[in-house]
Amino acid sequence: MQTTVNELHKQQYERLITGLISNEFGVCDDFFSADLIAGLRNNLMQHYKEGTMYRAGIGKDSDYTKDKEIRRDVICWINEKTEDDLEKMFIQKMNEFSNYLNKTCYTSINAFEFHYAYYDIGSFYKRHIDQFQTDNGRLFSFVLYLNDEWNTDDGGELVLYTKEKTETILPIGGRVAFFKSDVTEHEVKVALTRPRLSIVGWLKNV
Ligand SMILES: O=C(O)CCC(=O)C(=O)O
Ligand SMILES: [Fe+2]
Repeated sequence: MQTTVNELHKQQYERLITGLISNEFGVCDDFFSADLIAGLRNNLMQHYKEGTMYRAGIGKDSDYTKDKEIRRDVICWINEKTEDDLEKMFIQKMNEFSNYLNKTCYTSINAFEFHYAYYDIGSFYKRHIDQFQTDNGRLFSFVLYLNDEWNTDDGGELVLYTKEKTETILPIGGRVAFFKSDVTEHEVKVALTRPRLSIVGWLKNV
């Protein structure tokens, strides 16, 4: 059932969509309340401390040694049917945003996947696109930053290489970056002073 979208959410979705259409990427600050961001950050740190985060590969049949030169983050997938109240709120809004996109932009999103990502000091993700060569299911990339008071000295910028320009985005807590998974090349610069925390995911057609 499609319920009505509240005005603030609508403005946030429109900001992301307008950015994507005019600049190849959208950015929206304060996408979630500071409390929810702090709670999700806490969840991520809990996973990290419990040792449930692991190194992700870069393709379907990945080579660990090679991958380490390309990305150094560790991840933990979020279960779509999570019992965690904070993750439920996150998933609910992602559902709403996906429906909004399908309705207003005639996209064909019918699935999504999200993981927590922890970039320790010295970690990075070299320039890449998110869609796999063998699987074109990933339509849109969505990154939500969970960092507390991040600034330029901390490094860890997301760099987007669009056709027009190179754009640098600081991973400030509550900020969302949104772009197409099949075309927009991007990279994560080295986290310099402290771990860089986020939720990364893809809106998909499967
Ligand atoms: O964390 C970011 O800013 C981007 C992460 C990314 O590019 C990825 O996980 O594919
Ligand atoms: Fe990426």
